[in-house]
Amino acid sequence: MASAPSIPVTAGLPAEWRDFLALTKPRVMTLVVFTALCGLLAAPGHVNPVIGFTAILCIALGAGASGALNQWYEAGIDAKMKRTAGRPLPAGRMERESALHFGVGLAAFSVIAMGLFVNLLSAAILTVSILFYVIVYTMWLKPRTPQNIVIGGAAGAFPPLLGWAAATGRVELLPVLLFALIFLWTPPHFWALSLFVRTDYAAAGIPMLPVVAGNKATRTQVLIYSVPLALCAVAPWPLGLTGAIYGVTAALLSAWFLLLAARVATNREQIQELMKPERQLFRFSILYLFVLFGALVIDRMVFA
Ligand code: HEM
Ligand SMILES: CC(C)=CCC/C(C)=C/CC/C(C)=C/COP(=O)(O)OP(=O)(O)O
Repeated sequence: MASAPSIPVTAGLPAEWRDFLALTKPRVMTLVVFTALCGLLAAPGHVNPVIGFTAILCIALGAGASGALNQWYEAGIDAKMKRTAGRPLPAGRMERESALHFGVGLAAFSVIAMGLFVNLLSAAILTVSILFYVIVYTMWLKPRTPQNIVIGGAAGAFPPLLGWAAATGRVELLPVLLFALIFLWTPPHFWALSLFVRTDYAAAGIPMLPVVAGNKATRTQVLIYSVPLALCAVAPWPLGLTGAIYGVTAALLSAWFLLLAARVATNREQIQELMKPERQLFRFSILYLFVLFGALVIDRMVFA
């Protein structure tokens, strides 16, 4: 395993609560929490609202903890990228030790609370998600291979499985398909972004696909992953796991996703500022998951 990158000099100022909040990557967390909540609400049976709330809180805290540990480890890399240089550690607003203690404390608290107040299965899955993001993705794969997000991205696919396991104590076919869906969604989501922020990753020495394989190969990969993504998104409908509300929404959204991915694949623009299809696909990828998971919950409530 690689040693932690060099530590930026801190100004020694006391960190504010806002800096601790920034460590948790709150904007990314909104979609993590939403997909977890949808997994919980789509599960069969009735969930005690107090247990449901505790489960979602633990997932949010666990995801926040892994974001903090990611930033603790990557302080040196974040300092080299425009997009991340303003984060609390590279900007010198927080000591690295504080981020480590905050991340470890929050991770332990979230897993223990999940085990005590929800169930052991969801506590085990939460532990795997945190370790996957921090150790497998951040420490192991990200600095080594351009396939980092394909395997490492599985960390972000656990939330619906977590929500379902919290509600039922079981893992079944539908949440496994939802896991696969986010797993296949992550490469187009991230590679679209990495195309228009490529110089940042090159500067930080991270082997992201556009840096290693070039724009053309990355654009092709975006389209390649979008095809099984679309199939996986629609699959719950013909399998009889959802009704037409979800099925038709998934088909329409996925068709639009494929169209945007095809525009990315055929784009020849090399200037990052002018990469419109890539920006469109990245923005749409986020809307796609929000609407798809929203439709799933409505569908399961209507057809329950
Ligand atoms: C390894 C997998 C992933 C990578 C490498 C990745 C990377 C990124 C990056 C670099 C950004 C740019 C914004 C920022 O600096 O925070 C971003 C934005 C975002 N990501 Fe991902 N992402 C991944 C997986 C996910 C997953 C699984 C989710 C949720 C289910 C997600 C949700 C979001 C959201 C909501 C934003 C927009 C945040 C904003 O408004 O700035 N991402 N992602
Ligand atoms: C416990 C649990 C449910 C965990 C979920 C983990 C999670 C939030 C996964 C999403 C993956 C993510 C934000 C990657 C960011 O990539 P990066 O870290 O390479 O981005 P950066 O360059 O912005 O640091």
